[in-house]
Amino acid sequence: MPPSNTTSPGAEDAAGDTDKAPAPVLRLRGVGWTIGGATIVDSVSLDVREGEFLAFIGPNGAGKTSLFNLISGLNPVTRGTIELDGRDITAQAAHTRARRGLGRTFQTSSLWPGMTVADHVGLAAQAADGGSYRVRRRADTYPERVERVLDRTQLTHRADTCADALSHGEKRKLELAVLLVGEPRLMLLDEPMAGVSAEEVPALTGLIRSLHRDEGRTVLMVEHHMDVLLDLADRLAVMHHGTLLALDTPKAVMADPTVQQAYLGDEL
Ligand SMILES: Nc1ncnc2c1ncn2[C@@H]1O[C@H](COP(=O)(O)OP(=O)(O)OP(=O)(O)O)[C@@H](O)[C@H]1O
Repeated sequence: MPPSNTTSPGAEDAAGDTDKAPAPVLRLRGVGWTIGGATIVDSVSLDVREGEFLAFIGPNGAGKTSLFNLISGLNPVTRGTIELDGRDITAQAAHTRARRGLGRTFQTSSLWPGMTVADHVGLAAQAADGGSYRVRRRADTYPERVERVLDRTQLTHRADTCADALSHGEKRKLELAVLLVGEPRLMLLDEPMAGVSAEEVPALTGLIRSLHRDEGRTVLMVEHHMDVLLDLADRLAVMHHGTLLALDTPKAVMADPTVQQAYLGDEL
């Protein structure tokens, strides 16, 4: 089923109605992923504007993370095309997409338990510069960048703490810090609030809001916390059985009878 919204700027542009509209930062056309005979992502088309905050919702198994894997290049699409800044990146490797400004975090923690906060950021800086993740060069190689990113993510006081001693909220901040070192313009955040205590959610939400609104970064975010999404998102994309069921403002999506019907008995 196609998305219920056909009036977004992206849709107009795709239809050729707005010649003067700037190219979307990200454009998906008929993107699909089939594995082992199962279609996990089915013909997803959408445009994301520069500076937009687009949130993905849908029940467990709807295909949200799988779509992020296709956009970031972790898995190759089996159908369709992906454009970044008007350039076809469908066949590009994940690290090439990252160099072009597309960065992501993962649903499950990707930290090294025995490594300090500062060393995580230092190694990420090294990797972002095209180096490898060689552990012998650490935070002291990039002191200013490490300091700046730790300050930005409110982790300065935890610089010498190992990742396994951090709270869940601090771990999520560190994952954002690792991402920010590469200065991504388009950030894909996969459930950044997962496992975070209720007390830590506001600070993390504030940080993500600031990265978007104050620094103008484009954000795509999968999240189950609806109150967080209603606060942050410009538009909501609803995934259902691998398809894009709806794409519109949060208010319109929540009032959409198609969405309500699809989710009768399901948690959004
Ligand atoms: N490599 C794979 N091989 C086979 N099936 C897969 C693979 N990866 C994901 N799937 C299946 O694809 C479906 C969609 O999974 P996905 O993780 O994308 O959903 P999701 O919407 O992100 O769910 P959640 O909200 O629980 O994270 C699930 O049924 C999952 O089991």
